[in-house]
Amino acid sequence: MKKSVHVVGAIIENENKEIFCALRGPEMTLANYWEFPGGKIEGDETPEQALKREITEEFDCSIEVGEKVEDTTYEYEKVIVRLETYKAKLLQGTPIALEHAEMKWVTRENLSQLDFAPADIPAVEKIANEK
Ligand SMILES: Nc1nc2c([nH]c(=O)n2[C@H]2C[C@H](O)[C@@H](COP(=O)(O)OP(=O)(O)OP(=O)(O)O)O2)c(=O)[nH]1
Repeated sequence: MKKSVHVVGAIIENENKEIFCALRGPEMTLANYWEFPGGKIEGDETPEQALKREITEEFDCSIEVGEKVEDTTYEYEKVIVRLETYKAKLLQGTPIALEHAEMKWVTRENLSQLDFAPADIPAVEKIANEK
């Protein structure tokens, strides 16, 4: 049976209404895909707790978590990923990519030009069409 993972991703927006996007490195699974930063929920964490922990670990900054955007399950070749995405805002610090190959702030209209992980596509479309 395929492994199932429950993952949370942060759709962080800045004051210019740009969205924070992160590029997975060549050594990571789903290499070279763009994603909303986050990761797996551990133990009895809430999605919000997991998101805050992951963003601190991966980008050395803190966020506040807002409304849920999407809840999508995508079956990859080796794993089934349930991805919940939440809106977020930076609280403290400037993101530094400690684990990712690249990061950037992207306008809504340019979001769909990035090669996002397949599980992210419904959230990307929703956000791109928002305003
Ligand atoms: N963080 C994040 N992960 C995503 C997104 N879309 C998507 O399919 N994923 C997948 C990639 C990974 O298989 C899993 C997230 O795990 P993780 O961020 O803890 O990554 P990891 O590299 O430590 O995990 P892994 O090597 O064990 O797969 O979900 C997304 O937007 N954000």
